Amino acid sequence: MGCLFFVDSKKVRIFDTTLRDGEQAPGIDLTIEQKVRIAKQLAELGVDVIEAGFPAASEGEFESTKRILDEVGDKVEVIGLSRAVKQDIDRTIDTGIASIHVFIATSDIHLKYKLKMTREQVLDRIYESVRYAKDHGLIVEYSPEDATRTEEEFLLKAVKTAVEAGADRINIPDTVGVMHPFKFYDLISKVVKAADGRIISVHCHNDFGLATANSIAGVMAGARQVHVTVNGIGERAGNASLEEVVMSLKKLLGYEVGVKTFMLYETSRLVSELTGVPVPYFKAIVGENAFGHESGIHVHGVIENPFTYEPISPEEVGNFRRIALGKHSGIHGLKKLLSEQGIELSDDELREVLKEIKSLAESGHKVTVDDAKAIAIKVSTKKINV
Ligand SMILES: CC(=O)SCCNC(=O)CCNC(=O)[C@H](O)C(C)(C)COP(=O)(O)OP(=O)(O)OC[C@H]1O[C@@H](n2cnc3c(N)ncnc32)[C@H](O)[C@@H]1OP(=O)(O)O
Ligand SMILES: CC(C)C(=O)C(=O)O
Repeated sequence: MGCLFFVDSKKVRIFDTTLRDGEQAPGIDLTIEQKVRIAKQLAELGVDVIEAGFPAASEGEFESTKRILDEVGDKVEVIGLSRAVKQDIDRTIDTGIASIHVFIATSDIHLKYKLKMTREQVLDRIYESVRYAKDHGLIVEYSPEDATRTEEEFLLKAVKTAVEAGADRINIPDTVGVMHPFKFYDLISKVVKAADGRIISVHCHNDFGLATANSIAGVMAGARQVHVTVNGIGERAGNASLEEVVMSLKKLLGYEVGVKTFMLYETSRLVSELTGVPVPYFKAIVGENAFGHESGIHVHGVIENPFTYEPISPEEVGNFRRIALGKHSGIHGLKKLLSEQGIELSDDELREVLKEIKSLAESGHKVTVDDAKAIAIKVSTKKINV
């Protein structure tokens, strides 16, 4: 039984798969230059691993993997995905990469309808593929695809087979996102015990909106690497979101991550721009509304102390606070916004302006600071020069 030293450490490796699983999302086809640009940003951000792509999939994937290796391979571990087939592994080796992510499914549904293999054949293939990659000097991460729908005893047998073959890391994918945190915690706890001291990684999909929660549960159970994508992009409902996993681990659970969190917002926007996929308005951490406030009670609290209604400061993630005017506004917020425009009104005048703002908003108009200024000039008994 190898020592579980890494489980005691609080350092969690961030394995970014934006350029592989993220890019697999229908409609996302990045050019080589776009992939290189994102890889440079990820390296600067401070992720531990960049999954550059699937080199055997196409000439473009082969070339982009090589380019990314050339551009950032000295700063970050660059890895390529490969099926458990020799020609895929050889093609990945031909890129010059030092790390390979070998996967083959272990669930009965994938064996029966996709692979047309028996469990024994899959175990043999796991051993052969991992051993072949290790014999070529690679760092090997093995994934039992659809692990969370695999009969548990067989899954642990697959994990042990990969470890016996020399796998450096074992990644447990919740491939179709069927886990909840409590069940995933129990499963990862068993995998950690079975993996003889190898680093355990988790790869969670968001089909029930639980990818981030499941990822955190996996870390609490002993995993020390998490697969993530920027903005949570990926197959179907996407993957665990880098920004959510990083900030949850760091701020809620006190784990160490190497990511420069103040770059999260700019990284989110870069990936959104290059993939053409917008960031949801309400997206945690990097959404436009993640630090937005309109309600009078909230704005008043934020003016006095932002932590009354913000769990973290927007600057910590490179995002921005946005104070809006509307039907929910209060006098403290209005006073501050007008004061920032050089307009000081009496309390009675402020009340009058606020009343007109609420009425304007309730007519369906999106109220702006300019609207507030115009109303204030009309209401004020003093001459206002702005
Ligand atoms: C959970 C995941 O995200 S897995 C990663 C998915 N990513 C991708 O598929 C993106 C890139 N894929 C591709 O470009 C193509 O699928 C390729 C190049 C890998 C294979 O293309 P094709 O030869 O046309 O096969 P196709 O994609 O139609 O079918 C997949 C084949 O791989 C086999 N296969 C699938 N996964 C594995 C695996 N992990 N190990 C070994 N064989 C596998 C299937 O059984 C099927 O084999 P068959 O053609 O002998 O029936
Ligand atoms: C290749 C594996 C890790 C994967 O993407 C999945 O199972 O979701």
